[in-house]
Amino acid sequence: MSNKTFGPFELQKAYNNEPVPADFVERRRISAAMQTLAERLIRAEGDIDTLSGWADQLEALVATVGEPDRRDTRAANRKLFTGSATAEDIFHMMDYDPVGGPSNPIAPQVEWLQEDQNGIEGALRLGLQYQGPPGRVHGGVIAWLLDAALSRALHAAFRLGVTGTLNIRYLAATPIEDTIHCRARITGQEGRKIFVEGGIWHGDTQTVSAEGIWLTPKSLG
Ligand SMILES: CCCCCCCC(=O)SCCNC(=O)CCNC(=O)[C@H](O)C(C)(C)COP(=O)(O)OP(=O)(O)OC[C@H]1O[C@@H](n2cnc3c(N)ncnc32)[C@H](O)[C@@H]1OP(=O)(O)O
Repeated sequence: MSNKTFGPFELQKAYNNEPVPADFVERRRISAAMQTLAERLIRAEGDIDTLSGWADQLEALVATVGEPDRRDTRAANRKLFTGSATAEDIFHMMDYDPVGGPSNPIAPQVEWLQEDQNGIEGALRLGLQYQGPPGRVHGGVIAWLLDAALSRALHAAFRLGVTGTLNIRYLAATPIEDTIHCRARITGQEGRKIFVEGGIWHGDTQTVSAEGIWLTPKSLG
């Protein structure tokens, strides 16, 4: 691990370019295994002995893990704003993102295809555990994804803000178990209010549109 330190505008660059710390290689393995399990076990057919055997094994692992200490990332966040965050701090902030974070077992995994001042684009595939109506992604999961995607457009353009308002229009079915794309871009700014729009596409069909207002906190605005 290098001794380099980073500030808020170097966060993405450090995250993309610094070597993945050894512990995060393992954290990502744990997360990937949990995600695969969630996807394979949901609605899995099995006789009572098979189901009971799986439950026993998983409960044994829960008991083995116990309640480990967990790092408080607020300190890392403060270091970032003084330019003294290490690469390890940045992995602790980024790798657990609830959308796309490779060390977060509930995070849908996203391949980010574009992340710059003009906007972001990500490709992903949501499994059966994210289903609402048969064959379709749950509407709340879509809101979750779009909140993250529109936020990412802010970060890619070096702005900071929290979601104030997010309006979503569901235009057509968004399929599970197929590749979909999310896109977002900043459309304007008035003082601390940043206007963002985006959506979800399946092939050439836009299935969801979203627009919202992000607020830069008073302390940063
Ligand atoms: C840092 C990286 C984090 C990653 C972010 C990921 C995205 C997220 O999930 S964020 C989590 C969800 N969002 C939240 O928790 C936000 C909760 N809400 C709040 O903290 C506050 O209500 C907050 C910050 C949005 C606004 O509070 P505050 O800064 O005091 O606003 P205030 O001074 O009253 O108003 C400023 C302007 O914004 C407008 N405004 C205030 N709240 C909202 C809102 N919710 N939506 C739209 N506009 C708003 C006001 O009308 C005012 O406009 P104008 O200047 O034209 O009169």
